[in-house]
Amino acid sequence: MTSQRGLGVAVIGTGKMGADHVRRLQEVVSGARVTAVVDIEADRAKSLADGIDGCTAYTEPAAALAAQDVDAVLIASPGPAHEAALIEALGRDLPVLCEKPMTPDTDSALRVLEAEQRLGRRRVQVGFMRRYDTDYAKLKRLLDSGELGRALMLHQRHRNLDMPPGFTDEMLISSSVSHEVDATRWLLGQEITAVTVHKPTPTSHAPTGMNDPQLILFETASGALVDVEIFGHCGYGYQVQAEAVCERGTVRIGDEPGPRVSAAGRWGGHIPADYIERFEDAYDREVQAWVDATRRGETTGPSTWDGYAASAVCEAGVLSQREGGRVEVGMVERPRFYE
Ligand SMILES: NC(=O)c1ccc[n+]([C@@H]2O[C@H](COP(=O)([O-])OP(=O)(O)OC[C@H]3O[C@@H](n4cnc5c(N)ncnc54)[C@H](O)[C@@H]3O)[C@@H](O)[C@H]2O)c1
Ligand SMILES: O[C@H]1[C@H](O)[C@@H](O)[C@H](O)[C@@H](O)[C@H]1O
Repeated sequence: MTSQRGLGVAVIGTGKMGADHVRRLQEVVSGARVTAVVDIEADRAKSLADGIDGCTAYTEPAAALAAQDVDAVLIASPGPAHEAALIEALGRDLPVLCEKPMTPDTDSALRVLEAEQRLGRRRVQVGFMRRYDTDYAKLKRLLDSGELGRALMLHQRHRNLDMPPGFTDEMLISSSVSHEVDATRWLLGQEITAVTVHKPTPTSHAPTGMNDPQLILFETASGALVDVEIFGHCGYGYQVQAEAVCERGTVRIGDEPGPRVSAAGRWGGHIPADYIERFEDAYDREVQAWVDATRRGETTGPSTWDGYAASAVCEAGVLSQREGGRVEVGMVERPRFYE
């Protein structure tokens, strides 16, 4: 039961994203407070909990979710740890905001879909935060308005300054391009049916053996074509851009995230360093929307079906990446529960 002090949230995983969400829940979002933090690195969780009144540190997600003061769960551990935390939360009928990817493969995603359907109500929002970004929301509204006609193509660019140690070719798709998969499905309102991955000669700035950048082509159910440039080590900042080419016009977002400054014979803008900076407002709106919906007893936003669909497309992408050629996306029929 939510107390008068707001929704008591357990944050699982207190690394880069988890710590940022803890700050957001404590300082930005209204109607919630962090009552538990969980990390297998005990010191990391403890040092966060020590700075928050009424917050307990745990090393086991199950122990935190059993606590009396936990009403909801935000999962920000690495993707492979999500399934266990999701199943535990669903078993306790707790609302969840789960960072992307919901789970790293379709088998585990299907187990989560089944657990939620067994519970009989939607309880999980998946952290595809671009849906809460102002530019993306404007693009979506414009496409939905019909003013520009049908979308024929979508060009997307996703550039990171660099990637953390251990980041693999596969993760360029399953972790990074999963955002473009969700953005494509959401913006165009249809499924992605096939994926083809191309690999140019890699940049010398990527770790040896890594194929970076890559160019990925999605085909959609209505015959639209979508290209995604994923570049993990572009070396100059964080850039996410999209352009929809429609029958009666084109629309482009992400070119100027900051103000354009003119001074002493030059003009230019600012390129964010990373996603924390570029998508700060989107994360704020995403988490606020989750807290508000949860307090109303509802679950909104990207669903476990969207999480499963993203895994299915990424799985096809990883296969194309490994073996070359075009790979069709295999998906189970959408359960009526998610219509
Ligand atoms: N939406 C976005 O734009 C965005 C951005 C970055 C990361 N993410 C996602 O957020 C999640 C975390 O990413 P990150 O960059 O913060 O990673 P990170 O490595 O910085 O942090 C992960 C933390 O989880 C802890 N951990 C590992 N296994 C655990 C377990 N079983 N239970 C509890 N804690 C565990 C680790 O000790 C670490 O502190 C990933 O799913 C990632 O894909 C999303
Ligand atoms: O986990 C991160 C995160 O999802 C970012 O939003 C994305 O830009 C990165 O490429 C990815 O590695």
